[in-house]
Amino acid sequence: MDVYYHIIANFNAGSGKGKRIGFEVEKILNNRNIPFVFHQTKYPNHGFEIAQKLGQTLSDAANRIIVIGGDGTLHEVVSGLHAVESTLPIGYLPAGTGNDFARSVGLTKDAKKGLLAILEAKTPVEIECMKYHDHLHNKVGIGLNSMGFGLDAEVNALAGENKSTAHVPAPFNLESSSYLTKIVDAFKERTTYSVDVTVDGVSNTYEAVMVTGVMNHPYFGGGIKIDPLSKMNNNELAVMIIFNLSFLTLLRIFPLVLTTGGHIKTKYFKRISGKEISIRLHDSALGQVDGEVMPKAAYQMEYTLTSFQLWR
Ligand SMILES: Nc1ncnc2c1ncn2[C@@H]1O[C@H](COP(=O)(O)OP(=O)(O)OP(=O)(O)O)[C@@H](O)[C@H]1O
Repeated sequence: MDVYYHIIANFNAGSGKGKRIGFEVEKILNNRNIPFVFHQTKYPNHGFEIAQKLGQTLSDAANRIIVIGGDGTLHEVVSGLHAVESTLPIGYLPAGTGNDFARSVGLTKDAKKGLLAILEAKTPVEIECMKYHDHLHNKVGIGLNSMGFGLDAEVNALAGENKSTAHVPAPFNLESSSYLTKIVDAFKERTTYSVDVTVDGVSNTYEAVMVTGVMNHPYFGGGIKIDPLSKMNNNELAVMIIFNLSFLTLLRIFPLVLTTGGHIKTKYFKRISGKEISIRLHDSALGQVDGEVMPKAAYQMEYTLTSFQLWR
């Protein structure tokens, strides 16, 4: 059976990495006489719209979608397919700045190897992710990496303002150290809030909270292992609460985040894992889902597990 490939590509991803990988893919497919069409994303959320259309028109294994881009583009494509209830599997070639999804699943950074694996894959692999219901905005959606409220979203907002200069040589083996400086900048302006959290029926209220994050795997911001106990495909999600701390404490704890993961044993972190999560913020905070910023609001959210199919 001849397979037709639909490539959804963000050429801007990873400061031009998307374009380089796009050209490499085009060359390999042409050399092998494999039929394909490129759908280049032109603006934010275009990946969602393209995926919705493809999800409505393509239905069988004779068509394969391949995404080229960062976590944001992958998030848009999986969300677009989910919005039209399409279960079409996708292949993914990471081309972003952070690539936290690819890191959590262990996808190769080598685009050629990744493409050949997708071309040869016989059966897609099931990948867990979160389904959220935003009661305030009456919206349902998908999160692949994490959703968070507070400082993490402020960091994403600062990083997004400055994408072209975001990539600088990385200490501690992080793919992007831009987040380290953005964390300090956002930290200086931090605000705190109270939040009700319910996990598998057990409720608690937490005060003086800087971050409430729902995690599907350990990583945030390009390899920062904020939740070392989370794993992809472990049949649960985790809530990570980070309480307000001083700058000196941040300096003391941050090395633990980058090394042993011992930060989660300190009194500034609270981790609760489970399958059904709800969160109610008492005050407004900025949000982020897979690194994309959500407007400031007093969110009321519910999360459950769902999944999508990945060619790899
Ligand atoms: N042509 C475009 N112009 C402007 N924005 C775009 C375009 N195509 C996609 N986008 C937006 O850019 C956002 C970020 O892109 P993407 O995630 O692919 O790359 P990245 O930010 O470099 O990587 P990462 O998210 O891994 O840090 C996407 O969520 C999408 O909304």
